[in-house]
This record gives sequence, C-alpha cells and structure tokens, in this order.
Amino acid sequence: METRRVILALDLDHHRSNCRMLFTADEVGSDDMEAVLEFSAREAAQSSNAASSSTVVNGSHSYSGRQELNGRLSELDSELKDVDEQIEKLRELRSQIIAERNRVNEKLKTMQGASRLSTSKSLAPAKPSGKASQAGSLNYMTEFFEWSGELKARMREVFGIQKFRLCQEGVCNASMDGRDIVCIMPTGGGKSLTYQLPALLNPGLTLVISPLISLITDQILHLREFGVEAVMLMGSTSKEESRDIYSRLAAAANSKNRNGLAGPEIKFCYVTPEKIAASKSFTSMLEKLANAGKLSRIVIDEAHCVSQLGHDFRPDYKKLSILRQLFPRVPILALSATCPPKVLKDLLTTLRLKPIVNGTAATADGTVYFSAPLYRKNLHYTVAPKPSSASGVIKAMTKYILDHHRNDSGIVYCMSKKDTETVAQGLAEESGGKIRTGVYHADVHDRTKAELHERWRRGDVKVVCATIAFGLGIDKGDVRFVLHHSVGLRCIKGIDINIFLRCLNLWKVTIRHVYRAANHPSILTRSLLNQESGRAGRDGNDSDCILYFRPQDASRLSALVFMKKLTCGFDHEVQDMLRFAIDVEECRKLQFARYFSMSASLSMSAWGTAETDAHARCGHCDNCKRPPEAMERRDVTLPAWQILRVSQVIERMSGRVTMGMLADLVRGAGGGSFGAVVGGRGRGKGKGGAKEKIGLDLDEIAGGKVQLGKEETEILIVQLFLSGHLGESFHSTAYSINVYVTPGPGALRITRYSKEDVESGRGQRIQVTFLRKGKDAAKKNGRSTKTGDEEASRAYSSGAKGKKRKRGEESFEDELDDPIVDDDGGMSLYADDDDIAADRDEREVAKANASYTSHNVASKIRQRSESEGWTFTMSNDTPVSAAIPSKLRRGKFKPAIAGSAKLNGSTSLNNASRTRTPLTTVNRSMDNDVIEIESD
Ligand SMILES: Nc1ncnc2c1ncn2[C@@H]1O[C@H](COP(=O)(O)OP(=O)(O)OP(=O)(O)O)[C@@H](O)[C@H]1O
Repeated sequence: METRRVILALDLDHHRSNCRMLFTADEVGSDDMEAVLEFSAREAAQSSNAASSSTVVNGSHSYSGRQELNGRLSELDSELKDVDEQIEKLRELRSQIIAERNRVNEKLKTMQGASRLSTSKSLAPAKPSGKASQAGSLNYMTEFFEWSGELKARMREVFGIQKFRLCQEGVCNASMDGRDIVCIMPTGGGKSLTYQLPALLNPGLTLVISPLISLITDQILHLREFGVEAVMLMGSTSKEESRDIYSRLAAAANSKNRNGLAGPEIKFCYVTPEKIAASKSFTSMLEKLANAGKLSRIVIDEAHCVSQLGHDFRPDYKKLSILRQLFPRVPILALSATCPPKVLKDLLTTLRLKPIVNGTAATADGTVYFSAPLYRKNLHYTVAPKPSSASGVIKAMTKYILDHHRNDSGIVYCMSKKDTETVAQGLAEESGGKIRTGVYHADVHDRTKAELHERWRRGDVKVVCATIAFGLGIDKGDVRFVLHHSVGLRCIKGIDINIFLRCLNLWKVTIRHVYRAANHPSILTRSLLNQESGRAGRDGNDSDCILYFRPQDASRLSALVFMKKLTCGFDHEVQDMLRFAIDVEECRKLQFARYFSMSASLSMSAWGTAETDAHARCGHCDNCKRPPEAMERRDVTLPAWQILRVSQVIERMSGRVTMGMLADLVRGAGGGSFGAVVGGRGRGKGKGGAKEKIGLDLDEIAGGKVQLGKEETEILIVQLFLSGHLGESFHSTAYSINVYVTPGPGALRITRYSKEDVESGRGQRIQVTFLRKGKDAAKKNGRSTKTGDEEASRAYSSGAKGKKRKRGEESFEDELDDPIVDDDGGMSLYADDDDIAADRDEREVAKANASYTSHNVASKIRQRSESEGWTFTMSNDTPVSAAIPSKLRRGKFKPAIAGSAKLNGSTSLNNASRTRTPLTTVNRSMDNDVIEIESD
C-alpha cells in the first residue's frame, strides 16, 4: 500500500493534468483524500496496462528497460554525429558549388560579351567592334552579335521584312542576350517583331500577355500566316482546344528534345492578364516549362496598363507582379507605346524589374531600356475645314478620297454608330459605288466584324467607317489615310452616355454623383488624333491623317470639359484640342510634342529623329505646307468687342444662345432675336418660366453688325472662349447636355472700353490668323494642297450644293448637322428642348424604319397647304434634298415653308428653304406619320 501511494504520488506529478480531467466534480471537490487516491490508483493501473511493458513502471522489467533505452540513446547520438558531419561536409560542398557557380557565371558573362561580337564584323572598318562594347557596357543597337546574321535572315525569310526600324534591332539583341527589357515604340512602330523574331531563334515558348482579344486574334492570324505555331488561351477557348494546348505544353515541359511531341512546337502562347491572375493550373504549367528551361521569355504588351498613373490602368495588370516571383530566371520584355517617366517607374516597381540601363550602353545588371521617337514622319497631319452640312462633309470626303486615294485603303473614324452608317452609305452613294465602304462599331455582330476585317485586308472593302471600336489590334500595313469625320466627345470610358443621361432624369441625381460612382472615367481626347491615326501608314509609307473640324464642334468638346470639371477637376485637355484644331500656323508635330511634354512629361526629344531635331518643324503637315499667302493675320478686337457686348446683354436678359446662334446674331442673321425664359424657377421646360423671344438692336448694343463671315465669326468665338473672354453654361436635360455661350471672366477687359476706344486702338488687342478662302488662296499661290483642305474649304464656303452663298444669307442646311446623340459614349448638344424632342422623334422614326422621301414629304405639305388655302409647289417636281425631310423631322425647317408660303402665297420648296421667318411652327406627329405646318 505504501509503495502504491508513492507510485501514485509520482504518477500524479506526471499526469496532473490528465488526472484533473478524469476526476468528476464531486471527487475533486471531495475532502475524502482516500477516495481520491483510490481513484487515481485505478486510473494509473489502467493507463499502465495500455502502455508498452518497457515503459511501464513495473518493478519486474525496470532494469532491462533502462538498458534498452540507454542503448537506443547511444545509437541516436551516433547517428546525430554522423548527420552533423555530413552537414558540415555539405556546407563545404555548398560553398564550393557557389564559388564554382560564380566562376562559371563570370566566365559566361565574359564569353557572352566576347561572343556577342562577331569577330568578322567587328573587324569591318566601317563598323568597328568598339561600337558594341564600351567600357564594360554593351551597345545593343548594333549588328555585331553572333546571332545578327541569323536574325536578319529569319526576319526576311519569315516576316518578309528587309530592314530593322527604330530600336527593333537593339531589342532583339537584348532579348537574344536574355535581358529584361522595357521598350517604348510608337503605335505601328513594329513592337511585335521585337519578340517574335528572337523567339524563332531560341528554343522554348514565348508567353505573351496582351490586353485585348482582338489584338491577340490578329497577332495569331499573322503568325500562322507566317507558318509559326501560336495559340491563345482565353475564357472563350473551348475545352477541347485548351486540353490540346495543355497537353502539348506538358509534353514540351517533359521532353528533353523535340522527339515525341504531339503536334508542332508551340512558339507563342497568348493570354490576357486575367489568365495569369486567375488560372493556377496555367501558372503551374508555366512553372513546369520554366523548370525544364522551355519558357524562354515573357512579353507584356501594353505594359503601361500596370500603372495606376497611366490612363489605361487595368487592375489585372498589377497582378503580373507575380511573374518575377514565379519565374525569376525568365526574361521579361515590357512593351508600350506610351510610357511617361512616372508610369515607367511604376511599371518597374510592379513588375519587379531592376532599374533601367540604356540599350546603347547597357551594363550587365539592370533592365535594358529602349525608346523610339514618337514622331512618325510618314504621317501627314491636316485639319481640314468641315463643311457645315452633313452632305457637304460627305462631298468633301468623297472628293478627297477619289482625288488622292482612289485605290487605297483607309478608315473614317466617326463619333457615333449612327454616323458610321450614314457616312459609309454617303461615301458609297456620292462616289457612285467607286468607294467600297464597310461599317464597324460595337453593335456589329462579331461574325460580320470578322468578315469585314477579312474583306478589308483583302482589299474588297476599301474604306471602313468606324467608331473607335476599330482600333487596337487592327494591323493593316497599307492604310493610306485616316479621316476623322468629327472631333469631339469621344470616350468616356465605361459609361454609356445615354444610360448616364437617363440616370440623371430618372434618379434625379446630380451628374457629379453618377460620375463619381462610375470610378473616374478617363477622357481621351488628344489621343483621338494619335491612337486612331496610329492605324495609318504602319508599313512606313506616306499616309494622311485628316481631321475635319468646324468651330461649332467646340460645343461638343465643351460638354466634355463640363464632365471633366465635374469628375477630375478642370484641366486643359479639351482646350488644347481646340487650340490644335483652329491653329493654322504651328507645325502639328510641334503641337503634339508640346502637348505631350506638358501633359505626360514626355521629353521633347521623343519627337526628334536621327535626322531631325525635335524642335524643328516637320515640314509636311498642313500648317508647314501652307504658303504664307494662304493665311491672313487680322486685328479682330472690334468684332470681339461686339460679340462680347452682345453676349453680356443676352446674359442680362436671362437669354441662352449656342455658339452658332451667337455667330448669327452678331452678324445680324438668325432673325435678330434670342430666346429667354422669363419668370419661373429655372430655365427648363416645366420649371414655370415662359419662353420669350427678345429682339436685339445691334446698332445700339454693338454699334452695328460684326463684319466677318460666319466661319470667321465662329473661329473668333472659339478664340474668345479659349482666352477666357467668353465662357459657357451647361444645361442638362434627360437627353442631352446643352452648352450656351456666356461672357467669360475676361470679357470686361474688352467691353469696358467704348467702341471708339477700341477703334482707336485702346486696350487689349485680339488678333486671329484666318485662312483665306480656297479661291483667294489659290489665286495667290496658284496651286492646291495635296490633302484636299482647299477642296474642303471650298465646299465649306460654297455650301453643300456647291453654290456660292452671299454673306449673311442662311441656308437651312447650316443647322442641319447639329450634333447627334452619340451612342458610343459621346453626347449630343442641342439648342433647346424642342430639338431634343425632335431628335427623339427622329430616332423613333428611324427605329420604325419609316422613310420620308422627298416626295412624300412634299405631298404632305401640299395636302396641308390645300386644306389651309395656301399654295405649295415644288420646282421642277424634282426630289428635294434628302436633308429636307430630316430637317422637317427635327423641326428646323419650320419657318421656311409656311413662313414663305404665308408671305408669298406661292413658293417653290427650294426657294422657300432659304427664307426664314419666325412666324410659324411645325408640329410633328410621327406616330400617325403626319407633318403639320401651322401659321401663327
Ligand atoms: N522593320 C519593319 N519594316 C517594315 N515594316 C515593319 C517593320 N517592323 C514591323 N513592320 C510592320 O509594321 C506594322 C506594325 O507593326 P506592329 O503591329 O508590331 O506595331 P506595334 O508597334 O505593335 O503597333 P501597336 O502599338 O499599334 O500595336 C506591321 O504590319 C508590321 O509587319
């Protein structure tokens, strides 16, 4: 019993916690020690039985058990000693291997440096080897590498390209040398070759990460045409296809050589960044390839997307930081066309790349950096005056295309899907079928898009009329011209503007709220000229980039300014665009250079070439080619004073005028009156105010009419807007944002003087350089410009029908081409709510596929005139312009027909269209297909 107690005490010490757990509450709380010990003894006996005999504290086995344990301990000690000795030896071995590795590495670097330089070439007197290797650094922009000959041969043989351009050769060399690279080359510069060519000379797979499926599809198409095996793995790739690709990649990873591989070796695998971010099975497949030495490089196209500071930030690009982690030894090539310094810094950090070293003096460590001038000297920029009517624009474009690019491929970029269709139809009709057009926009079915792309590549379709949807990934070398049908609101990313406007109306929220919720959409305006123009001349041959612009387009841009003010704070992007468009003197290249150096901190040097200084004029844009006699710089302080005085009066009277209206008013056109809302809570319909027409006495307010043509007046208004003498106010409705001209903060600087003061030269002076009209300029220099800007100019000054208009006389067509609802993301700007209603009607009509031929419009007018007792005749009974029904639908035609009918009793439609009186209204009722014309 005594022994048992001792054992129990020991056992309690060792197993205190267990015992505690086993006692019931009653037993633990009991004062009966005997009972507790009894319980413990029971438990100890049970656990001893369960344990092995050697460890049981059992008097009969304790001696042999200790001996056994001691023996085991000795064995373990000796084993540990052995392991320690081995560790020591392995440590030594490790040090030796590291030392040897370093030696091999050093040797390899030395060998690479030497072997990269082809001895035979390096001895060539014209190109000494010193050019490639200088003081421990390498100049990759040379052809003295051992692979140089083969690179060129494969480039010619596979891609049919004879010579490298820009920094292509340097990038290929650095790539062959296994370096990490950042390469910045302009759109169309030829970035693809920089990874496609080295890939053909190296074994293994090149992984290409690209943002757009269309881009990827296009690249794969090209590579397959060249007989190179390229695949893509997307969400849309079928299971069978994916399985096949995976098994081929797995076979490549497992094989020591090419024998036994199923199918041809995959040289390129294209994926989107989402694939890298989301697919573990894909990344582990890549790891297998990398471990087998079969992943030769990773290419990140549009690499600026990794940076939040760039305008194209794409969150999944950020996740590419994992690449360096997963594949520390696989070289990365980052490609971009636009990478200002702050974006570059971000890019290097995100992709975990080392600091950059210059590709012409690259030290052994670091990311090799190449950049090519952004300036593409084969692109000839022109801003052409845009005729005021839709048909005039079509005529001007048709003439330009037939005169200069009759058999060439081209693109016409339009603001809206609707525009693409009307322009495509217009060009085809106007040219009598000589211009074969196609339409491309977001709503075109994918299959139709692919067919069009193919027909365009084959040359069956010559001119694609497209929205910006036809952009990235479109790589046709011989695009000889890119026309911009209009400048204006283009891209409010991620938001359908119609949805946005409906939101405003339905939810009664402010624009600010909607836009904030939409994550700061970025607005790209200038890139309109650069991105889309990048589609031209990709083969390096001369190509034209023409922007059709008329001052009234400024109103569209103003709405953009308005948006930008609300979302990102005011900046000058849009004003810069306007300045660009109305500048008739400064070289376009220099304008771009200045813009980018200010907005994106891009060095001016990016705009130079080997032959030309960045600050030199290009010599081949419209402004460089224009002879001095085609321009005229004038002091326009007096007309400016008049415009500002009128706008001040209009504002005082709570009036609202658009730019076009103001240009009319100050010239004494447009009926001499403006609309104002008198009384009520606000200016819109339903806000209690009454609309009223207020007449203007120009003599009293402005000392007479402005003595400038309409176009000049509008240009002056734009200038005054840019200089802050004029401003604008915005009025949003359910369907549009209307922009009205108001006096700006600087107006007083001019208007505080009297007319006499201004005439005598007092105060601030305003000067504007105008283009002389086509005929005047032609008379002076006796020649016409290549890009057709004079033709456009002539079309502009003579109107759609090619007839000379008298100054101040108004064609109804002048207002026809009001901005249209932009279903691509732009927005429309209308003079007032009536116009909005008219446009709504117009769209409804379009939807119902109702067609108003000139004859049925005429017959309706005739019916009406007969029932009301006034006469209507159509001259020669010929079909009137297709614009007239459109005008009627939009309510623009109203004063013309009935007004002149009332005044004259009888008129021809064509004549009537040129006369305006404010006495009549037209009620449109599209539902029952009736056009009502009423006299007041
Ligand atoms: N050295 C060269 N000489 C002539 N043509 C070339 C050369 N390099 C590339 N090209 C051609 O230039 C066109 C544009 O090349 P690529 O698509 O690689 O441009 P990119 O720089 O990727 O442009 P983007 O940024 O618009 O995609 C292609 O048709 C290509 O065949």
